[in-house]
Amino acid sequence: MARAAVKLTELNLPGRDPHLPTLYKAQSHPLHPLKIRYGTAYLYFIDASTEGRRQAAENFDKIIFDKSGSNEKQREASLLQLKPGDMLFTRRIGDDPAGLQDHCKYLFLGREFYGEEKMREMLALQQELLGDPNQRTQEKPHIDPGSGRLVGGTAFERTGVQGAGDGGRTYNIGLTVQSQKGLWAPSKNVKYMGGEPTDQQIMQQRLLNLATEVGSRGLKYIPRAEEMKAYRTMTNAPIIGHPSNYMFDSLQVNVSPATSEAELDKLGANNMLGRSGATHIDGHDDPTSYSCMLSISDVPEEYGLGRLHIKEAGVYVELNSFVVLFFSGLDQHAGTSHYAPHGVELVESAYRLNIILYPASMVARNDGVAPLAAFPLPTSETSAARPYLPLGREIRNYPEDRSSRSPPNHCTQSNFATDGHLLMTPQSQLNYIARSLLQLSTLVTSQIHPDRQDNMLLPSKDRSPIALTVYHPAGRPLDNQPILEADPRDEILRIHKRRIQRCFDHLTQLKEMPSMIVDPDATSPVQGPGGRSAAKNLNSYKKNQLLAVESVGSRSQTAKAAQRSTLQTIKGSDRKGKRKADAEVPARRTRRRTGSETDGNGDLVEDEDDLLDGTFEDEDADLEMGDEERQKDFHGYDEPDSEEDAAEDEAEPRWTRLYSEANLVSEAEAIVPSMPPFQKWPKLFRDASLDPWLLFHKYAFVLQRFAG
Ligand SMILES: O=C(O)CCC(=O)C(=O)O
Ligand SMILES: [Fe+2]
Repeated sequence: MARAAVKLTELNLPGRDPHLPTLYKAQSHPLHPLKIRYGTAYLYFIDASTEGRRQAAENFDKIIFDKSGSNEKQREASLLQLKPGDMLFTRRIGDDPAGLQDHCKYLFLGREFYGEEKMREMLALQQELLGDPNQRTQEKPHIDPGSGRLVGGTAFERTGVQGAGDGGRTYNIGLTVQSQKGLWAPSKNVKYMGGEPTDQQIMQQRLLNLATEVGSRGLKYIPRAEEMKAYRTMTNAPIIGHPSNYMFDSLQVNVSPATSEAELDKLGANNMLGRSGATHIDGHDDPTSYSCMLSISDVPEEYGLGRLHIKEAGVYVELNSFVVLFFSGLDQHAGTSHYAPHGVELVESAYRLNIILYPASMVARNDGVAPLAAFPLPTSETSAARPYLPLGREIRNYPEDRSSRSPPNHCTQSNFATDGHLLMTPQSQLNYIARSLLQLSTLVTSQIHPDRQDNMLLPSKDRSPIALTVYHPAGRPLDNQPILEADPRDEILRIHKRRIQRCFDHLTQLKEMPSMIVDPDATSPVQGPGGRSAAKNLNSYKKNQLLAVESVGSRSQTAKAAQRSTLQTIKGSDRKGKRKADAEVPARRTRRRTGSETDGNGDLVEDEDDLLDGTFEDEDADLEMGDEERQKDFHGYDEPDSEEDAAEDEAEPRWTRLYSEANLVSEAEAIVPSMPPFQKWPKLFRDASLDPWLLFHKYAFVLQRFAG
């Protein structure tokens, strides 16, 4: 029997901006879990057609987004206040009226959902981070000239934790994205310097563990959230914090003092939350996941509560302690400060404390570059752009050579091997590193001549080894593994493809459909190591694939000159020749950052057409000395030399065959013709002990058995 339609009653919201969607109350919505039935389910309709999206974008721009003023004022404007237990759904026009296809946009869980014990832990954490009320001041900590120690601000800030580059009081202690390098890595606050854990590290670890546990627990109320588990296992996305976490990669602590009602809200100011306090989207967020905001402020009861507003739906939440809100950072949102109402004293100890857990798209997809471990430095300038895996004596571990040449001694970049223990459980760190080593081994062995690989029965004949990690049941003997007929990743990719489509439909302000890491339905899915290359792109290269490897060293003048000269050797040595060479490769260049834009509301900082430059802390700005110089070089290298060149850059990228294959390491060579995938693997691991060639695989596989 077909399910009955969910009964919808239009909300009476007089004076509400007509460009906001009409909201309905949904009675007994099937996706609003029983446990939180005392909250309310709300719903609005979206039109997911192309014309509908266009219309939604037009409407969106007309919404007057005024988050200023008291909570009373928000109610007068008929914005909807979400309360604990509330869930807001969107429904595509034409979807099943029984509600099973509805999409959860927001979920607000209050203290009721976490029980006394978790509440106590959260409040203890709040006190630990904010510290003794008598030592708090409204300003950031400063160095006391007498003692030379940090005083004021909050306890967490006094540990010396480093803030975002914009001067605001936001602190990232998870993974961060460095977009110019296409790199994601443990944040600069996650750096092991040897010795005993510091106060900062102890506090961070506790915070990370508890916040990701609380956030992950809430996800079970969100329909289909669990799809991300299998997907992220398949992509080998690392897990930070609590072992139950399968969505959150980055954790930001937002610290801001209360203001007085007489003052305009200052949350977006540089000494407050900077970018995070202004109207924004979090452009690095994964569109198929949720952000989670945990609010654990400490302000006197008579204060007005700060809020988080979400523009598109015309909703907000008041940030009493304790708030757990799930939403997408790709919907425009903005916070406001707690405030002392007229006639109430503003005390220095009154603080807003928000912890935001973000799902990073690059991490969920395991895309871009992750620093796995410290590695040997190039020995000369000219080797800076080396397109190979350098095995110097540093990695051979000669007994006499465990000295300052050791890679960890010179690597300032936080990475998973050296610093991962500050972020991950032993199990998560082992999982991530063991699987990444398997992938690395696949990359190396897949470059061996295909005929020879046949003799060697290498698993690199197939795609990435991640399937093993998905499929291999823990504790089962290696020689008793199931023979797989199909690549188990295909099904996971198909589910994810549907998920992307659905999430895109419900994120009406997203400009482009998010892409897949690999399309499971693409014809002839020939794949290279890591499973990235589609057959159609064989032998064709984007120009930027020819450019320097994005390492610090590769941005030196020497590397630049070396690469220019290579290009010129290939295509003749004059300028014309160079331009001709350029014309035969796609000429898309890195778009320059446009910086913040301001709209009529005064504080809009939008980044939505530049998804790589969103709110995740961008660490490039404060890398070690000298990097800025190199950075300039790097950009200079890829910048137009003349107006003529600039005009070329506007053109659509063209895919073309590049030079002769002999000039380049052809991607085709790295791609092994497909063969029936998994049949030989169990035998392979049985044989491994007999064959020194396969020793590494065996070793890595044994690591796998300990991994989950
Ligand atoms: O603290 C807040 O008001 C929310 C901040 C936010 O959205 C962010 O940090 O990305
Ligand atoms: Fe945000």
